[in-house]
Amino acid sequence: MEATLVIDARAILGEGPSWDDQKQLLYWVDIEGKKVHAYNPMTAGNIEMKQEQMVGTIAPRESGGLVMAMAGGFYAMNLSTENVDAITDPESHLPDNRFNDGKCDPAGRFWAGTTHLEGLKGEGALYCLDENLEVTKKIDHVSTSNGLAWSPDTRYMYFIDTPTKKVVRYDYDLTTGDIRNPVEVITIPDGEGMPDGMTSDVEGNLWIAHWGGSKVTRWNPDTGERLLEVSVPALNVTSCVFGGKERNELYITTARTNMSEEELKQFPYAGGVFRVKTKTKGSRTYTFKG
Ligand SMILES: O=C(O)[C@H](O)[C@@H](O)[C@H](O)[C@H](O)CO
Ligand SMILES: [Zn+2]
Repeated sequence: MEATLVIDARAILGEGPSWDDQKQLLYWVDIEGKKVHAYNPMTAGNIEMKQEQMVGTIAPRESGGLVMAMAGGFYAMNLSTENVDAITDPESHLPDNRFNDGKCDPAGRFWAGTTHLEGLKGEGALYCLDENLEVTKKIDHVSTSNGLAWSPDTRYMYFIDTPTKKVVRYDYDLTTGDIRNPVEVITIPDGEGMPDGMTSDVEGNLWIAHWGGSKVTRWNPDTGERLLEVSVPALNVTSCVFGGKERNELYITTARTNMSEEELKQFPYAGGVFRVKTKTKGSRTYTFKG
């Protein structure tokens, strides 16, 4: 399978895609370009909303607008005015960290994790913002907090800390948001880049973006077996989400940062958003209840 270009955005660090089922819109961010994007596949129009700081990820909010994880903590955006209001910052004492990837869980909590700006290992953490706008630290000593997904039966949460090259499964409690019993279920082999963002499908399989690996791969987390590969014409593939009316279109974000002249020649559309039709339906993007 091969993904094709849908937005020639040349983002520095495209990331954090989510699908708004009601509006049939794709939201995504450019972390280093400090932008939130909204793409309408019906019109092929892509709107950019410039921010004052790096924005790691965003998610649609049930009450309207977006919840955001930026360099300086959690924020909310009103989409009609584009006003951004601070919610809280669990790492106000750690100025060398920024928020990276995140996502809402099936109960409508917003999970997002941090990474050190210079890449120091183990300096970040994974946090959860609940519907009362209270934050809990869920996993400590994280290096590059990245992909998150939940199994369709909500029994498990999956998490990627990129440098480990592993997907770790946690028993997940839908009612309380507690996670326990980490088990390593997937390892990305050497020479295929690093696991970055991920999403899940209705069969419970995981779709993982390969930073430095030019692809997205689909895995069965129960057996650790690889099922499929989607090649992407960009070196650094950062994340993916299912969208479209049937939710059988995988939208894939990529980055342009960290590439040589040679690599840019090979992948001229790096930093674009790509798409591929899939045989399986994807899980939906959960919205924030807070
Ligand atoms: O896309 C992201 O989530 C990060 O912000 C990136 O910087 C990469 O994941 C990281 O560099 C890979 O090693
Ligand atoms: Zn990422």
